[in-house]
Amino acid sequence: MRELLKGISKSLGLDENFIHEKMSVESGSQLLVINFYPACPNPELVMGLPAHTDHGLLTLLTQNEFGGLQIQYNGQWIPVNPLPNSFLINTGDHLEILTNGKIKSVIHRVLVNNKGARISVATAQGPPLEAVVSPAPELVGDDNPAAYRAITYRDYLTIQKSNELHGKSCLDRIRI
Ligand SMILES: O=C(O)CCC(=O)C(=O)O
Ligand SMILES: [Fe+2]
Repeated sequence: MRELLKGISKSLGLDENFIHEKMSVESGSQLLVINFYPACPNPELVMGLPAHTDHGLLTLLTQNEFGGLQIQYNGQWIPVNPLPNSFLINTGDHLEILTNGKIKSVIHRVLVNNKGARISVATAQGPPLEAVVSPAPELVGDDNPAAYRAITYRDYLTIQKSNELHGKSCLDRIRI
């Protein structure tokens, strides 16, 4: 995780420890989610998991062989085919907030299939619950004003839990 955040920090022209330190990742929170999607005789009638973005900085996801995960790119749904023994890394809402939209939180959804049960295991890595996340001053300027309100990670999770997913991101609730 630290190495990934180092690479992302450097790609933004910042010190390699920038995100790790700013977000106190060392004492941050980690959420483990196990998803089980039974095989479905009529997959075209059912959505396994509706379109959403993940909270937090990065999500590490591993999946079995049945596929179904799709990522939205330029308005199109792109299938993410499972690679054995690999992790997929998704960017999350708090990376978008911190980078003032330079790195977007990826919109994704999951389709079901009629061949077998899909299982995925995801860990969302975020800052401590009491951390106030706002666009980093280093990434805000006159031509790029802050695009999100400051909010604690805990309050963001509360809003997200109270929100129906339906393709809308919780990010829309704090956009300026
Ligand atoms: O099952 C998947 O591949 C995705 C799960 C997911 O998006 C999530 O748990 O947030
Ligand atoms: Fe997700």
